This record gives sequence, structure tokens and C-alpha cells, in this order.
Amino acid sequence: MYDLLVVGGGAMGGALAVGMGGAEGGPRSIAILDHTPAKAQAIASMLPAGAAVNTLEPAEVYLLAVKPHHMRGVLSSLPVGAKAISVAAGVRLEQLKSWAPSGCEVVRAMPNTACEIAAGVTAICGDENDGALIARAKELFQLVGEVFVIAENQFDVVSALSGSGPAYVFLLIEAMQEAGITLGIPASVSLDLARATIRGAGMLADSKRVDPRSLRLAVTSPGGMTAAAIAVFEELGLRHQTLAAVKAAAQRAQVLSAHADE
Ligand SMILES: NC(=O)C1=CN([C@@H]2O[C@H](COP(=O)(O)OP(=O)(O)OC[C@H]3O[C@@H](n4cnc5c(N)ncnc54)[C@H](OP(=O)(O)O)[C@@H]3O)[C@@H](O)[C@H]2O)C=CC1
Ligand SMILES: O=C(O)[C@@H]1CCC=N1
Repeated sequence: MYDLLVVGGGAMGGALAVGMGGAEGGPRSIAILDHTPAKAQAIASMLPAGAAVNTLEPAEVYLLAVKPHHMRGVLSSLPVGAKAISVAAGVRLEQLKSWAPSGCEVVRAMPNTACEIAAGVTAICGDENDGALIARAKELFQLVGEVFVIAENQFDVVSALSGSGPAYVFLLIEAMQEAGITLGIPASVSLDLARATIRGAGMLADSKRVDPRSLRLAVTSPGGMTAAAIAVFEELGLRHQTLAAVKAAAQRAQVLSAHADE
């Protein structure tokens, strides 16, 4: 029996398998199942104890990392009594449980792709009577970053913040690079500057653990360059845009949930 079987060797399943498989004290054996065997094999080859499999072989825990509309098919094929963790956006516990065979336990997790390098953030939720599986999910996801156990009614907003969040930061890196290029900096230098700046700012915010506003003010000399830039961001509505974007992502979760039922 495998300690963990990851179904779906795409962006998220791959990141989790690589992150968990490479972590000290992680699952001793990880199997990966994907529609495309070569994808599963590529992931397995990166792990000390990884195997690509072609069917749902016995496993202590099944980590389901397929798209929301594939979740019903995968859950209904699980063995009776299986323990499963779904990372699908939007798809609710009630739906997941209704598709799984009898005696299965299912909880939800919302990781992000930084789990691949053990710098992820994962939210977990489950029903009260699934405490043991919630605890196991917590152990697994703590191998690859920070974990928050939250109520399911907060899951869509949390998913929109930390699940999708890396993409917002990558968009900012792209935008900073493009600004540099437009203003005369070579593309590679501009990208290196943007990337290193985001890394340093993230690390500083994380290590200081203070209100990010105070970190911002420390950069923003009155009447200086940064103040000129921040004034433009505020005038163009960065905060409003961010709220609208996070809201759009959270609302999309409801559509994904409805489509998963079809
Ligand atoms: N990407 C991210 O940052 C995050 C994603 N998620 C969630 O993770 C899930 C996966 O997303 P993501 O990794 O981006 O998607 P991908 O499309 O990259 O990966 C999904 C993989 O699963 C395969 N697959 C689908 N059905 C089966 C099946 N029955 N058996 C075996 N393999 C199957 C797909 O193959 P094929 O392409 O041939 O269908 C594909 O390779 C989604 O539910 C998403 O909501 C959650 C948090 C963050
Ligand atoms: O975009 C998506 O739907 C998934 C969920 C969070 C990140 N990626």
C-alpha cells in the first residue's frame, strides 16, 4: 500500500508530489496517476520513492488534484472506505462526499504552487467527524508550507487570496519587468530586478511580522520617488482593483462548483 497516491500530475498535483516527496519525514512512498503516463513518470523520477501508476492502487491517502469537473469521476472510482483530500477549487464537501463510495472520508485542501519548494500556504476544511483525516492532511501540507484549518464557508475567499495569490504576484513581476523595458532597461536585467525585489520584500514582510504599511512607509520618503509612484497606484485604484479581482475569483468558485455537478 502506498502512503500517498496523487491523482492528477498537473501543475498542482506535481508541485505537491515533488514538495511532499522531497520533504524530510514525508510520505515514504508516493504514487502518481495521470491520464498521460509520461507526466506521472516525469514526477515520479524526481522523487526518492515515487512510482507512476496506471490505476487507483491501494493507498493510505488519495490526494485528488484533478480539475473540478473531473472530481466526480475520480471520487466515484475510489475504493470503498478510502480517505481522500480534494484540492479542487469550489467543489464543496457535500458534493465530494455524495460522489464517493460508502465509508469514504473526504476533506478539502486549498494549497498553492509554492508548495513545490516548501513555501506554500494551504487552507484545510472538513466535517467535525473527519478529525483524524483533517489531522493527517495538516501533517502532509505542513511538510510543504503553512497550514490554516478554516470553516468551509470561508474557503472560496481564502482560495481567491492564497490559492490564486501567487498568480497575482507573478503578474506584478511581469508588469514591473514591462515597465523597466518600456523605460529603457534590458529585458533580462529588468526581470532580475523585479524578481529579486519581490523576493526581498516578501522575505522582509515575513521576517518582520509588522503591519505592512509601516514597511511601505519606511521606503516612502516624504516628497520622494516612491511617494510619487504610490500616489499613482492609489489614484488608479490598486486597492479597488485588488478587491474586485479577489471577489471575481471567489465568485468563480461557485460556478466551478455548479459545473462539477453536471
Ligand atoms: N494550479 C494551481 O495553482 C492550483 C490548483 N488547484 C486545484 O488543483 C486541481 C488541479 O489543477 P491543476 O493542477 O492546475 O490542473 P492541471 O490540468 O494542470 O492538472 C490536472 C491533471 O489531472 C489529469 N487528470 C484529469 N482527470 C484524471 C483522472 N481521472 N485520472 C488521472 N489523471 C487525471 C489531467 O489530465 P488531462 O489534462 O489529460 O485531463 C491533468 O494532467 C484543480 O481542481 C484546481 O482547482 C488548487 C490550488 C492551486
Ligand atoms: O485558478 C484556479 O481555479 C485554481 C484554484 C486556485 C488556483 N488555481
